[in-house]
Amino acid sequence: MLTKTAEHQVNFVIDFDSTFTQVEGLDELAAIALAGNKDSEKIVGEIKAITDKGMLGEIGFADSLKARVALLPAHRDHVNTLIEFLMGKISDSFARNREFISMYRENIYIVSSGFKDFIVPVAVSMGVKEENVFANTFTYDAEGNIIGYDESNLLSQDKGKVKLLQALQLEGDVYAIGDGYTDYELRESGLANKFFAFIENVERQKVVEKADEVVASLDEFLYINGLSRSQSYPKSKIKVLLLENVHPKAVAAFKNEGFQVELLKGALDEEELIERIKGVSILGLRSKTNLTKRVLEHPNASRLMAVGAFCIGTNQIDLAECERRGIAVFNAPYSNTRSVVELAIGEMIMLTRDIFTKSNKMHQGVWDKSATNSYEIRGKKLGLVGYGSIGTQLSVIAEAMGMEVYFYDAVDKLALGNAKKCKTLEELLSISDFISMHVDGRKTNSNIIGEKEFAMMKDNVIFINLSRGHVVDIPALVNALKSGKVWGAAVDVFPYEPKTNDEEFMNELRSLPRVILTPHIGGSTEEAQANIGEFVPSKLLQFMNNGSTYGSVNFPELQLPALEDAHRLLHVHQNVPGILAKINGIFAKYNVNIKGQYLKTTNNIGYVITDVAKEYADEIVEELKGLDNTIKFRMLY
Ligand SMILES: NC(=O)c1ccc[n+]([C@@H]2O[C@H](COP(=O)([O-])OP(=O)(O)OC[C@H]3O[C@@H](n4cnc5c(N)ncnc54)[C@H](O)[C@@H]3O)[C@@H](O)[C@H]2O)c1
Ligand SMILES: O=C(O)CC[C@@H](O)C(=O)O
Repeated sequence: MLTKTAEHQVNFVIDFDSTFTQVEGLDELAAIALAGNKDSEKIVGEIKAITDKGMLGEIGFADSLKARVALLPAHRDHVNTLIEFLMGKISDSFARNREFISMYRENIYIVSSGFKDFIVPVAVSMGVKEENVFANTFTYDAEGNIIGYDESNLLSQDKGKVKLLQALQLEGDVYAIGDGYTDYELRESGLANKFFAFIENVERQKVVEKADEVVASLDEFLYINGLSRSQSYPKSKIKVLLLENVHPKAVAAFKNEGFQVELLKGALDEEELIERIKGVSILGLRSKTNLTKRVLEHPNASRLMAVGAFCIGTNQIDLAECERRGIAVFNAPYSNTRSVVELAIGEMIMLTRDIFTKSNKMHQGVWDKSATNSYEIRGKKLGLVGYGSIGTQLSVIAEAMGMEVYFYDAVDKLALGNAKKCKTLEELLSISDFISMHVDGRKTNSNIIGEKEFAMMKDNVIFINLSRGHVVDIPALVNALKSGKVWGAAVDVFPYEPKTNDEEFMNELRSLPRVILTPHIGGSTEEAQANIGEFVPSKLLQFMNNGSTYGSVNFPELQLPALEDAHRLLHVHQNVPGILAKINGIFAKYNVNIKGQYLKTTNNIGYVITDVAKEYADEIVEELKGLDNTIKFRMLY
């Protein structure tokens, strides 16, 4: 989209303060001029309050301007400092759309009730024509102090923007873009055909209510109007829903990218998720929200493109259904491994020294100094069920602490250090003093430890489950604890876990002695959560911005190069023969210059990425979308 697409002439009347730039120029000038003045805060506050009242239409503009300039002890030098400051405060979406400004420069007007003295240099630096900047001008005394302004300028008067536009008599349509009430007045007066409330920097309810459209960025404005822009799809229209109180770093990462972000503290059940997923492109969750087929097939989920599991486990997500729908899922595989391992070690020691019993007694005033039932972990046999990331790390650390490590894994795995492989689960259960569960959460792992398995264990075994709740039959564990088969247990995960911290934890294990219960916090350390909060968004942003799927748990994995001077077309399809040929047939038919092409498939889907030269027929997009077996198509530039 590099050419002008508006068939008739459109004039863009753009506000300056808090629209073209992120700040209010006059407020900033006051802050600069009053720096070091003991009354600075008070006077700047007064000026800002008057600005806001004017923006909301609560006082006439002429009065507001007079009052503000009277409070302003500024000099020409301060104006120069302000210009430098404003150069760094150009609104992000304006800064990245210089191309639009240069393409439409004849029809772009900055109309502002601020001052040309600082607006002209900033606007001109971005390609705006100087003669298309309309604003007030300061008057100075011989020493360069600001002593007032040109009161004959229409823009210093009430309804100044309306008067100015009447005088300009622009030919063609007029679209007004701004954050203030005076911008809306152009529409109210009939001089502008449309008013776009610009909320990238500030959102004023009274102004938003009056708008024909509310735009969170210039990209959104350009997208709505089918105009050339820097982003294929405005980031401000991309909604991110983050659940289960993921780390603030994740929220910041998506916000910095310009996405709309909603963060919820708790998990959502199926119905709630169906409700909240409407319009959402990126969903972030942890272990307690189930992303089921029912949610995914609901029309509300039609915009979903990517899911981030802000944890290791992904059993709560229907990965196959996501794949079928072209939704890429990412997780954070090793981010909390160490945290779980440390907890397991700590719990083994606490249980084998019976520390909780002793500590509880001490709190009741009982001094029970004795070595009875208190043992070292050194020399004891640790049996690991599941020898993956956590199992292996625990193996190494436990061995370093003098334990004899045994493991059983469904897959044949090589031992680390001196750990010994067991051929069967039965063998492992029958020789271990400590049994620690570290299998993944696949459905078939339900109740893999039940009455039968507890019966195989040594008497007085210590049992730990930090993996997934459904892996252990809880009534069987309760019986084993009551019968003395299991001497102590530590359980972090449960078949049903409360959705939020406000819900009561209900479980038969409550109140049993020598049972450490923790609220699924094996991976909840500040370090792990911060790592996850950075890692998962980085994967999701790579996918959204570049198409890369490296590290995805359900998608063909591709690490793509940065996009250079090309448009990237991303096509996800069912993995049936001949699709690549058909895609390339379309490129050949329209004589498209291909700059790079990448393909990867899984058994079920194919992912073809084609970088093409920027000039191509619009028809290819529709044809690619319309190809049989297409699941998803999108473009990046
Ligand atoms: N409590 C927490 O906060 C917390 C934190 C992180 C991970 N976890 C959970 O811990 C578990 C282990 O995590 P990981 O990163 O080591 O996973 P992983 O996938 O690296 O390892 C799991 C291992 O279990 C094996 N396995 C699967 N089913 C088995 C079975 N029936 N019998 C024997 N072996 C079996 C697999 O082959 C694999 O080697 C997962 O369930 C994960 O969700 C919990
Ligand atoms: O933080 C969570 O909700 C889950 C932690 C853990 O079970 C994981 O799978 O990483």
